[in-house]
Parts: sequence; C-alpha cells; structure tokens
Amino acid sequence: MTHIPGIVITGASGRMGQMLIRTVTESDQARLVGAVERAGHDWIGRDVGEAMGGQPLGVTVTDDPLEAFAKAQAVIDFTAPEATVEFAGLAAQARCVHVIGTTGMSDAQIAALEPAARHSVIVRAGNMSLGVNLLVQLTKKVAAALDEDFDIEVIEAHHRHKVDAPSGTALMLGEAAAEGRGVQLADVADRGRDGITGARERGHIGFHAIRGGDIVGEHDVLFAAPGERIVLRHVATDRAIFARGALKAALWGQGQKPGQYDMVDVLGL
Ligand SMILES: NC(=O)C1=CN([C@@H]2O[C@H](COP(=O)(O)OP(=O)(O)OC[C@H]3O[C@@H](n4cnc5c(N)ncnc54)[C@H](OP(=O)(O)O)[C@@H]3O)[C@@H](O)[C@H]2O)C=CC1
Ligand SMILES: O=C(O)C1=N[C@H](C(=O)O)C[C@H](O)C1
Repeated sequence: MTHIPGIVITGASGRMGQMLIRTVTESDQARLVGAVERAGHDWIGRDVGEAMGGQPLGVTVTDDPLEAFAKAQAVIDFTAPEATVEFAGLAAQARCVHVIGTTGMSDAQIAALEPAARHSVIVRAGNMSLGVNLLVQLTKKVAAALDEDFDIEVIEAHHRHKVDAPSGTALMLGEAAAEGRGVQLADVADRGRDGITGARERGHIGFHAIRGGDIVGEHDVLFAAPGERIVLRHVATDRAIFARGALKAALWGQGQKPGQYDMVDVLGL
C-alpha cells in the first residue's frame, strides 16, 4: 500500500493556514494530522474544522509544535519569520519536510535555517505558484537578452494586511532580473522612490509596493526603454494556487536528501 504523508499546518487560523487546511483535506495524496497556533490563541484545543466554521476534521489545534511534528512527515508553514526559524529546528528534530512560504525573512533568519537543513528537507519560496515560478524564469531570460538601455522596475500589489515589502515574489523577480543581467541585486536595488531622488541610475532595478483592499497578489516586471516597453505580469486571484504548490512541495520532498530547495526544483523548471 502507498504511504500517504501526514501534514501539519502551522499558523492554522491565518489566511494561508485555512486555505492549506482545505487543500490538504481535499487531497487524496496527503492526510491532515496537525494544526498549530501560538500559545494563547483562542483556537487552541478546538477541532480545526469547527474553528474554521465547518465540519469537524478530527484534528485538534495545538500550541505544541514538536508534539504535532512528531506525528507527521511534512510541515507546511506560512507564518512569520521568527516562528519559521523556530519551526525549522523542530521540523529537523522530527525529520519532517519543512515547506516554508513565509516571506519578509532577514538574511540572518535565512542563514539560521542552514543547521536544520543538514537534517531535513527544506523547500522555501516567496511564491509557491506555478505561474510565478515560470515568470521568474522568463524574467531571467528577458533580462539576459536586453541591455541596460531597458530600465527594470518590479511593481507589486497586495491586500491591506500584508506586513512586508517588497513582497517575497518581487524579490524573487528582482533576483532573477539581476541574475539575467549578471549583477548582484544588492548593488543595484532601488526600493521605492520619494522626494528629490535624482535621475534614475542606469542598470538599477526599482521596487514599488501597492497595498489595498483584498488584492491577493499582482506582480509586474517592467522593461522600459526609449520608444518601447515590455511588461511581464502575473495576477493571482485565488490563494489556492499557493496552497496547491506548497502541498506539491511537501509531497516532492519525501525521500529527497536533506538540504535547501525551492519551487524551481519541485516543478522541474
Ligand atoms: N510563498 C507563498 O506562496 C506565499 C507566502 N505568503 C506568506 O505567508 C505568510 C502568512 O501570510 P498570511 O496567511 O496572509 O498571514 P496571516 O497573518 O493571515 O497568517 C499568519 C498566521 O501565522 C500565525 N503565527 C504567527 N506566529 C506564530 C507562531 N509563533 N506560532 C504559531 N502561529 C504563528 C499567525 O497567528 P497570529 O494571528 O496569532 O499572529 C497567523 O495565524 C506571510 O509571510 C506571507 O507573505 C502568503 C501567500 C503565498
Ligand atoms: O502576503 C501575501 O498575501 C503574499 N505573499 C507572498 C509574497 O510576499 O510575495 C506571495 C503572494 O504574492 C501573496
């Protein structure tokens, strides 16, 4: 009989947490075996399906991540940077695949994942959708094909609750553009403009963030030259695309060697 991996969802009450619970429970390739929230959250001790306003799912929300991870083969984690660093250590102890969708992580927080990745499989991406990961590849190609006469700007739009900017996706697209150009993003990134900024610097990559309403996630990569513009665009209208990608990553990670991977590995792009 094929083994069906057990999955724990952290940040179960969040926008992505609830979408992930629906995606895992609707899948015949995975089982929901745990739901984690922080200590003191009013969902702790309740059945997660009932807490979401639906039928019971037979999984009680816990504030003890290690106890939940010990019963699972994968953890899908769309929470907050400090929580994700803590969960990485616990997922490694439990030898679970750790799928990380959390964005806004600092360089130090990303480096703190490395010890865990010696013992477990980590799949991390600022965007788990097929469409965005394809757009990343296209951005790299277009940037490599064009010279610095084309100014590159990354424009993103998200809902009013988003706490980090630029978005993880915008940074992935900026990294891809920089790689295509053969430069380091840190040397050329201009994050937002305000006041007397001076004329645009040739070869720089600009980032701009719009926040409003319930926008799920929109990303444009603009290549603007005198006389013409190219715009590469992705529009997300349903968070299910991220949840489906994350579940795919959790299943792909089973049996892989410990280490850090991304959605390009998972999707074979
Ligand atoms: N990679 C991708 O494809 C995508 C990534 N994201 C990213 O996922 C993250 C979450 O987004 P979203 O769902 O909209 O945010 P929400 O704020 O709706 O959800 C985050 C959840 O994580 C919980 N949480 C935070 N800290 C802890 C902790 N220490 N222990 C347990 N739970 C914790 C929060 O609980 P509380 O409310 O109590 O703080 C909340 O339930 C963001 O970083 C976002 O950018 C989002 C969509 C797609
Ligand atoms: O916070 C969100 O909502 C999203 N976050 C990710 C990001 O930072 O790019 C992915 C998606 O755009 C939605």
